Amino acid sequence: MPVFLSIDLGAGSGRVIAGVSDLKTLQLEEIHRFDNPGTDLPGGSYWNIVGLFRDIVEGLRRAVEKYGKDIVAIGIDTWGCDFGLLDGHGRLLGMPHQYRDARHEGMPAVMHAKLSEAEIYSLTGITTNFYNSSLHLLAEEQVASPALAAADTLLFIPDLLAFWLCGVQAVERTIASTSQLLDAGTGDWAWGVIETLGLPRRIFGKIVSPGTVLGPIRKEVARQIGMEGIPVVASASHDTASAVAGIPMEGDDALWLSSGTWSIMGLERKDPIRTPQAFAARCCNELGVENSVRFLKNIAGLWLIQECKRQWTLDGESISYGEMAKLAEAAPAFTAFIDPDDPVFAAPGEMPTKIRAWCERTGQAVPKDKGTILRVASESLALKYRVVFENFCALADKRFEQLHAGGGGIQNAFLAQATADALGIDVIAGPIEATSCGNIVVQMIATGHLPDLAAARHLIRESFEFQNYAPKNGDEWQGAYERFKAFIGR
Ligand SMILES: C[C@H](O)[C@H](O)[C@@H](O)C(=O)CO
Repeated sequence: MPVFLSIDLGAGSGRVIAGVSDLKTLQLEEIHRFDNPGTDLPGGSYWNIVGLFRDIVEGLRRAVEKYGKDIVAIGIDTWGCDFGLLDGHGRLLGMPHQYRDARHEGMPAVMHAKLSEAEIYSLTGITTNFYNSSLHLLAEEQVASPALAAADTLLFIPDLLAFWLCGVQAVERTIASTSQLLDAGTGDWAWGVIETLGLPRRIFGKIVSPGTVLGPIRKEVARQIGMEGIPVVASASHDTASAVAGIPMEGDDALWLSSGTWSIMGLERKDPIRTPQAFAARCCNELGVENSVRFLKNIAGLWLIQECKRQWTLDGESISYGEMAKLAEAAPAFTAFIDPDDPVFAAPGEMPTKIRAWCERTGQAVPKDKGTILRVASESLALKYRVVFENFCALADKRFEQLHAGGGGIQNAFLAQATADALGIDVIAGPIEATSCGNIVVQMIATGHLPDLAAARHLIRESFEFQNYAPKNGDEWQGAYERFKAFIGR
């Protein structure tokens, strides 16, 4: 049976997953899982990009060992925004920084002195966020970075890894759309923005659509994995674009949630929305498969919970996600609220202390034990989803009746139920591996195994389990929502 290899990298861990399909159903098998720890060094926070590449090659080697000639193609997706700079010989000019690197600090003011945020939004469809590539490139420009001065080409992380696999340099559109330097209407670079910010025009290369076959793996890679000629496809290279492709929703303007380190809620649309109302709601227009627009809002997501776990582990009190969910469920409801998107929570470290301090500063009951901290974080996340949901209803001028949620975060049943309760609508959860599903079906379309995304979503619907969460305790959640709104932005 045909096998498609999905390389799915998150800002924490990565996997090589095999998708085996008889074209009626799709089965996934995890071939290799590895850590992707960022490292703080003097001068910045970096990704170990060479280590990641070695793990990818190891995953491909294992896949070849198991599936050999059945392997049809390889596709890569990663988190958004981060990039490498290359010289004219294709040599990487320094390790890629992490988007949480502090170099973005102070850059919004520098950027908006050249071009207001509203103008940038009208051109790109993206609000200014600490993680956008625009701010990180501007930071390099401000310090006259030798790497930027010497750079011939910018490649986003999945583009760079694909280049190392197959030797072809190309910038895939969905990942480029996270930069705040792409025009969400044309799908090409927003040249006016690039020039006004003083970024070097030459580094912004050819953009290709998701599903472009780049070329076969390099001979050197073929030698290491034991098979030659496997084509590398520029899949939906941004993990959120892959996740959205892999959530089998139906109809125009369907409401989706990609639940992982980030919780990203959005609508799948034909056109961008760049109105003052959309800007005021801080919604972004990223690009998706089949020329779709992902009209979305990033919400802090499971990052809060992951960081609590990391901190407790560092403190010698390690705890599993299952235990954390049980503690949250057993803790008292609605004792306090936080704004999950307060910038104080974006930087790594000391998350439980930061949550307690936030509650104290805003005059609320300070959560003392792990369960209450987790309950405050989870309920606040669900209530923040409600705020975003209300904005989407107003912008789309309709009441959505269900939310399609996919991604690893849906395994947190407590949060999934809280989401249904807070929004007052059904949550249809699945698949957990939405991102790899999306990555794989884009490869299947690119190689002629599926006709289009509608057929791909049908295949996904037939292949995976879906869990329905119906809303409960409406009055309690409505009261909590009213109180929560009073704390947002404090
Ligand atoms: C900054 C984040 O990486 C990005 O906006 C988000 O979409 C993502 O990639 C989640 O993995």
